[in-house]
Amino acid sequence: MLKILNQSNSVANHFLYEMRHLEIQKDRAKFRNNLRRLGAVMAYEISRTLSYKKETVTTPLGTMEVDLLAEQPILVSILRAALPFSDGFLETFDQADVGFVGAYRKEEGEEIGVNFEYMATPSLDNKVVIIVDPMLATGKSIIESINHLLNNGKPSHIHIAAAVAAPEGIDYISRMLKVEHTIWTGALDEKLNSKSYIVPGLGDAGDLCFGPKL
Ligand SMILES: O=P(O)(O)OC[C@H]1O[C@H](OP(=O)(O)OP(=O)(O)O)[C@H](O)[C@@H]1O
Ligand SMILES: O=c1cc[nH]c(=O)[nH]1
Ligand SMILES: [Mg+2]
Repeated sequence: MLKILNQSNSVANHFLYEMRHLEIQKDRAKFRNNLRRLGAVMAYEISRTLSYKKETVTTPLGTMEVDLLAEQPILVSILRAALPFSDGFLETFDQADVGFVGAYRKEEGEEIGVNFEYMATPSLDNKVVIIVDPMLATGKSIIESINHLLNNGKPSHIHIAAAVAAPEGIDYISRMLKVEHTIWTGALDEKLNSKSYIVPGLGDAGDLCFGPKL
């Protein structure tokens, strides 16, 4: 299933506008903050699909039943660009366990490949897992990460959360990923360019958050 936030009116459009804007995006603090805010509202949207249980709360004036999350999801951040985005998710799911994956794209001739170097997560068995990565371009970073993550347990459901996605990446994930999943994205853009960057996209999210790397 694919859920696209900017298909309905929401303040998330403002965050994405500023993140895409050639001049505004140069303000690194603002870029990270918009990514964080987008993460918080996307997490809220995802929270509306989760399971809840009845709890009784006692106020100074009485008692009532409320619906609380049956279980916190597990967040998994793909370094680097996911760090501010997953901070936003943590604001919403503030008791969640967080796992980390180190994966980065590298050119392999004409193609893009992914270097996978690091993984630290709790058991994912029977858990709702939200994989947080702002850019879903070819989809290879997500698929490579999930292939490793499945060694740490089989989730009951995987949510993939992106700020901006390309149709090519969505197609790749639906062809390659056989476990139950939902893809959430702030926006579904037009295409990839010859370097596998999303067009119009926003550029390199990791560099915009933290500066260029060697
Ligand atoms: O869908 P894909 O084609 O795999 O591209 C998406 C990946 O590219 C970016 O990471 P990058 O490799 O630039 O690393 P960084 O976060 O360290 O900048 C982004 O954060 C995703 O992880
Ligand atoms: O457009 C893209 C594609 C991959 N990674 C990014 O940061 N941006
Ligand atoms: Mg990058």
